[in-house]
Amino acid sequence: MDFRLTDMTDDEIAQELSVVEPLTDSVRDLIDAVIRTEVDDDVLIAAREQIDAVVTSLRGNQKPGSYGVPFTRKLHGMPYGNAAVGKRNAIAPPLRVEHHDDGSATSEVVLGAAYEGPAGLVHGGISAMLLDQLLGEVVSVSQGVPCFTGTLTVKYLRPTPLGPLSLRAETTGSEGRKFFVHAEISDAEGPTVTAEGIMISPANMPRHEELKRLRAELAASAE
Ligand SMILES: CCCCCCCC/C=C\CCCCCCCC(=O)SCCNC(=O)CCNC(=O)[C@H](O)C(C)(C)COP(=O)(O)OP(=O)(O)OC[C@H]1O[C@@H](n2cnc3c(N)ncnc32)[C@H](O)[C@@H]1OP(=O)(O)O
Repeated sequence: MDFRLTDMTDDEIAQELSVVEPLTDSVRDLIDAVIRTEVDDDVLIAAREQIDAVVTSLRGNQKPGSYGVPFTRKLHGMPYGNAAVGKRNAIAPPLRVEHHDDGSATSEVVLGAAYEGPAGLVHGGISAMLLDQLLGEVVSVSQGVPCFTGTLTVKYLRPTPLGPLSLRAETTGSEGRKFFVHAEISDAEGPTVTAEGIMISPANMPRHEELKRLRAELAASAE
């Protein structure tokens, strides 16, 4: 993982997000509008010209490559381009993960037309991506070490409807650098998809104790 540090303060991060998150929401709204619009062709053509003009203006100053995952001096990660939770990524479903004291993680999400697979139902790849993200986060945050997905097994119990859904994940066991994690997606009637993950803290990553030392060093150097 790239431990590129940013010197941004909490206030600066909050200020940036107060501008960027509504922009991402507007682009998400644009994606939904393009999918479902039934306006005439001339309106579509005019819309495309307006969108192209916006793209040209944003290209005025661009970061090279992908966004990456900068870390603050408190080792708070900023994965703003992430495909599942990136705060600058309008393709990412509006997923916000909550971590709980018992080590579990949950999320409430509403999936609209942009996440469709079979008619009116969530695309299976989207379900797998959401569960993968939750599995990765629940283990990385509760264990305090970054973990990658080694093996992801997804079981589709019944079709998942578009609309409001709940997600939950928890670590069920560990063996050395391997963590076993369970997660599920539920609609109002109960679970629709379950996933089992073997998440691995890679050999070349800092271990928990090293991370604690790194955090303390960074906190001291920030004072
Ligand atoms: C700054 C600190 C912050 C801390 C807190 C952070 C909070 C942050 C919040 C959030 C974080 C993240 C959220 C992400 C969520 C999304 C997750 C993804 O999409 S991840 C991308 C997709 N996955 C890959 O691209 C992996 C590609 N594969 C690899 O990189 C390696 O193959 C890896 C890491 C999986 C294993 O590499 P090795 O070199 O460490 O493994 P070896 O030493 O060979 O094996 C260790 C043990 O693991 C087993 N193992 C190895 N590969 C396995 C596999 N693929 N499946 C199952 N077991 C495997 C082995 O059999 C071995 O087990 P035995 O110790 O012998 O019992």
